[in-house]
Amino acid sequence: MERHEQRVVRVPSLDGVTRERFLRDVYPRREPVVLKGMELGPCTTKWTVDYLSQAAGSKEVKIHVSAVPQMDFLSKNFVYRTLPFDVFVRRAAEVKHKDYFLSEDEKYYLRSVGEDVRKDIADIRKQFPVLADDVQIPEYFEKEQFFSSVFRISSAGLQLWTHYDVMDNFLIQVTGRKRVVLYSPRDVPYLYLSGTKSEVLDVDNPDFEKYPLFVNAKRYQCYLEAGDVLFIPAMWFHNVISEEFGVALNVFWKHLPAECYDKSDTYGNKDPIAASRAIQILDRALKTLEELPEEYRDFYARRMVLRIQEKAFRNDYG
Ligand SMILES: O=C(O)CCC(=O)C(=O)O
Ligand SMILES: [Fe+2]
Repeated sequence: MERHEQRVVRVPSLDGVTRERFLRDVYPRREPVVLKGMELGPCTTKWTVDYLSQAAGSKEVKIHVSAVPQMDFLSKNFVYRTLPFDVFVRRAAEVKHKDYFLSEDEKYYLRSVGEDVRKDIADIRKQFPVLADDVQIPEYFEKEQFFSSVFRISSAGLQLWTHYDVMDNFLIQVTGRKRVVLYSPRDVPYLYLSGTKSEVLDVDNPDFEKYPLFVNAKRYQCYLEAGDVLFIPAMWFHNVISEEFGVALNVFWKHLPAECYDKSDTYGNKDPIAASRAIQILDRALKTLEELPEEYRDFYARRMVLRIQEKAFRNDYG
């Protein structure tokens, strides 16, 4: 079925957007936008495989290794391995490997983390200071809003599952081409979430038997070329295929006041404190409903849904 073709929305591109224009015309709309022609510093020309390997050296990095292009968090068809950074970059850039973990055409993905994954936040200035000097991060937010800067390096063909993050995000594509498919937070009922990830792994050829409501999800899409920056607002779902070997850096920043976020979150994907508390309370309410026989439970559950819709849904979403 080609049901998706009718519902693809191209993410708009804007060229040479200044900080002032971004904050006035783009940011308040809370929709993804591709920013072209941004001043990113020498990284866009300097970051070859040779240069990266030599500049970052043999610092150990933990990577995802997958025998197939589409990583599956449900069946866990990938493994975590550790490699020296320079070895990893060379492997990620090649298609067939002489040395490998799973298969000669395995794919690699790095999502950089802090020194202590549980306590420290990824910050390229701390983990890769030499490379950080090559990048000029567009500072379209206040310094205090900064949360993390995450290095993302991917083999050609690798696909990262659809997920949301809770911070606002600039995905800076330094080298290599990527396809990004996005879904609005309002389409969450159609995405079959497991935590922050969608169980619909194959967004191009979804299993409609298993995921019938997915047909309603409006697909936004863009291609990122080297030098493009994608603004991904908090809670917007994104699915990324690296069409070529590529190096990206993404910057997460806080949209809400700092105290709204979970202090133990090092990845930028734990729900805001009030949201997780509300979900906990809902779980307690559901437990309480179990005290009733089905006929009554169903009736009161429907009333609760109506109340949530009336009281908490925004009315400009349609
Ligand atoms: O480009 C990628 O590899 C994934 C990007 C992503 O998930 C993010 O920036 O939050
Ligand atoms: Fe993400």
